This record gives sequence, structure tokens and C-alpha cells, in this order.
Amino acid sequence: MIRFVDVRKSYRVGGQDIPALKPFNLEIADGEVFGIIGHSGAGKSTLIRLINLLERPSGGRILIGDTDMTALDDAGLRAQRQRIGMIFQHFNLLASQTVADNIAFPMRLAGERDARAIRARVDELLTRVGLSAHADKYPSQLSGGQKQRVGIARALANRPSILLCDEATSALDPQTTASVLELLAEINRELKLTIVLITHEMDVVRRVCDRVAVLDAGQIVEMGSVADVFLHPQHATTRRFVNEALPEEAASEHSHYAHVPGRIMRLSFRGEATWTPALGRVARETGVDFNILAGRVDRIKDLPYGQLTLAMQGDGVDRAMATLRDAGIEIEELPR
Ligand SMILES: Nc1ncnc2c1ncn2[C@@H]1O[C@H](COP(=O)(O)OP(=O)(O)OP(=O)(O)O)[C@@H](O)[C@H]1O
Repeated sequence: MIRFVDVRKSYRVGGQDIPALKPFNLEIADGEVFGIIGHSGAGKSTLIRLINLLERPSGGRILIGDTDMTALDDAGLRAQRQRIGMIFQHFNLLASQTVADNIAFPMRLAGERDARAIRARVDELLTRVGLSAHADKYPSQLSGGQKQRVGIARALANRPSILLCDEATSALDPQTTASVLELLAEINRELKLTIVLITHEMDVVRRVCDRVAVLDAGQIVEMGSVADVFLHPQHATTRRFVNEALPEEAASEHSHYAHVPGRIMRLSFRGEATWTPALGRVARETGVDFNILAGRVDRIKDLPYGQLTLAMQGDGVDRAMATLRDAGIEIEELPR
């Protein structure tokens, strides 16, 4: 477990303390994929860098398991940092070293001298990230996605229990992003690593995270399971991020529905409810008419979900809503 207890962080700029993170508490469970989303300057990098103490907090304590990171001396901190791997937006590979040497670097830094043990571990990691044929290449000979895979292999070299991802897919195209996120999900599943990632894209959170915190101007303004936050965003900042991930619906919502007769409902289906034929049955039973205005079926990590915006008409609308709710479908009436 990673625990932030009353942590705050200010930067000293020109003799003044500028707050970057207001006091907060946060717990990240072992084995979860935890996302931190926020706009530029919200404090995401600061927060993630506090975990391995690349930034020192201005107050409060950061605990990993039973270890108070803030109380360690330099040697203790070096040892703890080996339990924490990190990957970066711009990969931070050593340009003059081969892929194999980049991956071996943290092992050598940790004092490993056995060349055969290093080679065996490098081969194992190259297989895991799908780059076995590229061991002797240099970073400049690789694509962005391949460079990030080297970054991931390097981060895993010393068998960490935590992996920090600092905008790890922001420099990649959508398809490469999807494959790197799939690799992170696989690593989380198979190695039971805790993953903390920061991003400014809700789609990254939706694909890979279990829980998410929304950071706005140095404050956590919303936190919860990705399904809850994604399907029912509460804070204005969260809504903006979710709408960016659902551009069609967001654009059509308020402008186009004004002339549509009936009551406008947004239905959210999760898990099994996504595939049940509840709508047709309820329409037959209650005599309501419905008109589909927008819809989407997708996944939140491994959970199938659907969202439908409907215009419903007829005397049975309230009864239809109650029946749909009984079937496990969440319904929200949109203001007109
Ligand atoms: N080393 C520093 N010295 C002074 N101020 C800093 C420093 N690092 C960050 N800040 C300030 O702290 C605030 C939070 O910055 P931070 O980099 O954590 O945000 P961020 O959400 O990661 O943004 P970005 O996505 O642009 O990196 C910003 O106002 C930033 O200007």
C-alpha cells in the first residue's frame, strides 16, 4: 500500500512558497492500477514524483508498506527506490547504449556484476515486452512504441513492486498507445505490480485503471472507481475530461435535443446488464415510445458498459424507468 498522510508540496520560487499540492490524504492498494488525471500544471508530476521522493514533500508523510519514505537516509532511500520502477513520456533512454545495455543499466547500478545473470534477465525482459530481436539495436533505430517498451523493460529490471508511469503514452499515436497500455495491463495482471500513472487523457484511464483521482489546481477534486467516475462524473473538471473521451455525445447533448419531444434520459449499463434486452421488454410492457439520440458500447478496463441517450414518451415513462432500474440499469434524466 502507498499512503500519503497529510502531504503537501510547495516550490520555493523567488523567495516565495508557491503551493503545487494542497494537503491531501491518499491510499493506493497493492496490485491496483491507479490513475491521476489533470490538466497541465494541476500537480500530477509533483504527486507521482513524491512516491519515490524525486520531490520531497513540504509536509506530511509518504509510506510504502510500513516504510516511511520521508524518514529514510540516503542509503535507505536508494534501497527503497529499487522497489519502484519508473517510465517517462520521452523514454529517457541512453542514446549511446544498446537496448540490452539500457535494460541492464539499473541492475548494474544496483551492484549486479554477474554478466550471465544480467544477460539472462535482459533476455527474459525483452521477451516480456516483445523486443527479443532488438537487443543489439540503439534507441535511434527504434519506433516510439518500441522505445517505451525498452523503458518498461528497464523499469522492471530490478523486480520492483511499484511502477510509476509519467505520461508514458502521451508521445505515442493512438494505436501504439493501445498496445503499450495492453502491455501495462498484462504486467499488472501477471506480476501483480502496483501501477500509478499520470495522464491528461480519460481514455488512458478508461482502458487500464481500476481507480482514478482527478487533480485540479493542486487538489484532488474527485476520486473513485473508474466506472463510477467515468459514468457519473461529479466535478466540472471531471466532466470535461469525460466529454473529451466521448466527443460525439458531448457535442450533441444540449444543442441538438431542444426540439426533441419527450423526456431525455441517459441510461448506463454495466457488465451483464449491457447485453440484456431490457429496453424492448420495458417498451412492450409499459407502452412507452423511445427514440435513440446517442449511444456507445465499450469497455472500462475489463468491464463492458453501454451508454444510451433516449427520448422517452408516453404515460408509462416513470414505470419504465423503475423497471429499468430494477434490471440494474442506471438512469439519469437530463435537464432540458
Ligand atoms: N521545480 C519546480 N519549481 C517551481 N515550480 C514548479 C516546479 N515543478 C513544478 N512547479 C509548479 O508546480 C505546479 C504543478 O506542476 P506539475 O508539473 O506537478 O503539474 P502537472 O500536472 O504535472 O503539469 P504538466 O502536465 O504540464 O507537467 C505548477 O504550477 C508548476 O509550475
